[in-house]
Amino acid sequence: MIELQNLVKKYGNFTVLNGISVTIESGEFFVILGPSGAGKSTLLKVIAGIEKLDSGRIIVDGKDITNLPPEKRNIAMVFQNYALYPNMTVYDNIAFPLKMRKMKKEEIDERVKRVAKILGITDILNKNVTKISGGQQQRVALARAIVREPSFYLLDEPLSNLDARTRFIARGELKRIQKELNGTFIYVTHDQKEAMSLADRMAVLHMGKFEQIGKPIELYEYPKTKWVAEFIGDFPMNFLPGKMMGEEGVEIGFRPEWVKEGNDIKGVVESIETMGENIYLFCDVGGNKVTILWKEMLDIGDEVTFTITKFRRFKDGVLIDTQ
Ligand SMILES: Nc1ncnc2c1ncn2[C@@H]1O[C@H](COP(=O)(O)OP(=O)(O)OP(=O)(O)O)[C@@H](O)[C@H]1O
Repeated sequence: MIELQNLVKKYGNFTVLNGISVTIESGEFFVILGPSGAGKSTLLKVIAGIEKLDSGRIIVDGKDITNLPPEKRNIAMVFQNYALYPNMTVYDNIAFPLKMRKMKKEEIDERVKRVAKILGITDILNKNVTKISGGQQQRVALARAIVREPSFYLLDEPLSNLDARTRFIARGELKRIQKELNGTFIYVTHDQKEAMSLADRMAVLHMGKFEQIGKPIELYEYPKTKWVAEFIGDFPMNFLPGKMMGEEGVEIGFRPEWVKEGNDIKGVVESIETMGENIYLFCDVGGNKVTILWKEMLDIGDEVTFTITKFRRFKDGVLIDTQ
């Protein structure tokens, strides 16, 4: 269990982390999602001990590690730009951290082979790391982190160098590996899709704080703020003034798929996007822009009338409906 207690980190006058608190359970895949510059990497660095906190405490399994140097924290960190040792084989790259610890040769061999099997890289162990693909290199970097059997893992956008398709496969793999290791993963990304598909729970980092923490479905269905509602989802949540639906003083938020054919709301199609067999219409509704998932193809300029089947009410940018 990792407890982050009121973490504050400043660079000069600039407060990057402004009171971060959460308890992450052992074996949990915890994702931190936030836009570029939100402070995600900084948060991982203070957990790893590479950057010093201004205030707050980090407790791991009941032990205060706030002032421990990085090498005493037993944390594995996998960065976006992993650096493998270029003149070594895959095997030697993975074995390196164990050799540094003067571990016995047989034990090193046993561990390297076990980790290679989990990651599916057994057949490339004897290759030079410069002669393997980007995806394989990423796995070797992960293997090198895992082989030390740390108590938890910090991953900073480890899949960002992969192309979309490989990335999709790698996500599934990573989730499998995490379950197999029963590891505690703290994974950082700016990609909401990635967060939604990987996380057991996730936290949205905004303005130095966690704006919401919960299961992906909870954040999708009940975003605490308009900001979260717009950041999560393939399309931002739609908002219409409440008075359009007889609700004064609030805004009505709804997802593109929370609509059906009906006569309540009239829009004009301004553009269209298809994703697989899904058709999304971007409409103008009395000056408001909304996106709806529609069952048939229309033309730009067509009128569309629909009914909202599910909605959430927001006041001053904050959700007022409860689960
Ligand atoms: N060493 C530093 N000195 C001063 N400012 C810094 C330093 N490192 C980061 N920052 C600033 O702190 C903020 C957060 O940076 P950080 O790298 O943590 O963001 P991030 O959420 O990881 O972004 P990205 O997704 O783009 O990697 C940024 O505004 C950045 O410019």
